[in-house]
Amino acid sequence: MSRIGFIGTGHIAAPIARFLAAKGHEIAVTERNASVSAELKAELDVVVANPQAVLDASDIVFLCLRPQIAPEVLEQLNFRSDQQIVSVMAAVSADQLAALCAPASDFVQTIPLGFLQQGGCPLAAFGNDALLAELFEPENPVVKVSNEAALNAHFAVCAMVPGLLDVLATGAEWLAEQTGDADASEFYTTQLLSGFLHTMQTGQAGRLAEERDALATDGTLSLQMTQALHAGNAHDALRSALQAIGNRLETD
Ligand SMILES: NC(=O)C1=CN([C@@H]2O[C@H](COP(=O)(O)OP(=O)(O)OC[C@H]3O[C@@H](n4cnc5c(N)ncnc54)[C@H](OP(=O)(O)O)[C@@H]3O)[C@@H](O)[C@H]2O)C=CC1
Ligand SMILES: O=C(O)[C@@H]1CCC=N1
Repeated sequence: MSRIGFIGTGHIAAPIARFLAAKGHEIAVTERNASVSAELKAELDVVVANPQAVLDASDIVFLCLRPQIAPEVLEQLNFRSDQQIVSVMAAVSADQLAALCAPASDFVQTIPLGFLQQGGCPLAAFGNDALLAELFEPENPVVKVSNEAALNAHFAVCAMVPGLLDVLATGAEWLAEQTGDADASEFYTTQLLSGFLHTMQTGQAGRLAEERDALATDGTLSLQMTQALHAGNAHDALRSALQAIGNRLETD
């Protein structure tokens, strides 16, 4: 059991706190966002306190602030050299973290999504990946990355999730226009993709292309779809978006 604190108690901190509380860790969170911290207190009996008090009560500290306010909040706090720091913040570099959290020197940067609470979320990890594995495995597999550029590239791919949800929403809307049943259309579209991905083997290069090729054979509707998306430059748009996000993280 560890004493774990959260600086910034918003959208992503809440499911992480729930997961870790269920594992028996002692959790302290900062008050803002007041409604989220009050919910966590009512539900999990976490300690709610000001940022320095949370820090003082914690051995492991999750930094869950928006990147633009992180410097002004963190530079006012006194970290300890024995604290382990987990940052989930996009666009706050390892060098910035080291300067803002000194004398703490044990860091890991990662990219959770809220469904980690239920398990199955891969956690890209730059830094102390063993700490993340201790906290989140076996439910959530830790994917070690060896440098910050690689971590930033994982951030870009993580942003594909809302990008692809948007594409699926367009497909579901189109289906509803044909059928007149928006709920059934959304159910069909979502279940089709989630069911397919859920049963697909993961972890082997080329597997996605193999699954595509098994469906998109000569004369099929599937091949018509994959070719049309290439012809419409959908893949170029995706690559440009990934590159632009990567560039933004490099220069922020
Ligand atoms: N959302 C997601 O799915 C993911 C987010 N991230 C990263 O997590 C970080 C947080 O994102 P997210 O949770 O979505 O953002 P939120 O805005 O939901 O959370 C940020 C939290 O910080 C609080 N805060 C603001 N100012 C202070 C302060 N001075 N002292 C203490 N707390 C303060 C906010 O409170 P208030 O609302 O009162 O301002 C809020 O609770 C970002 O850096 C993002 O890159 C990473 C992976 C996924
Ligand atoms: O979109 C964002 O900025 C954050 C980082 C990864 C997921 N959400």
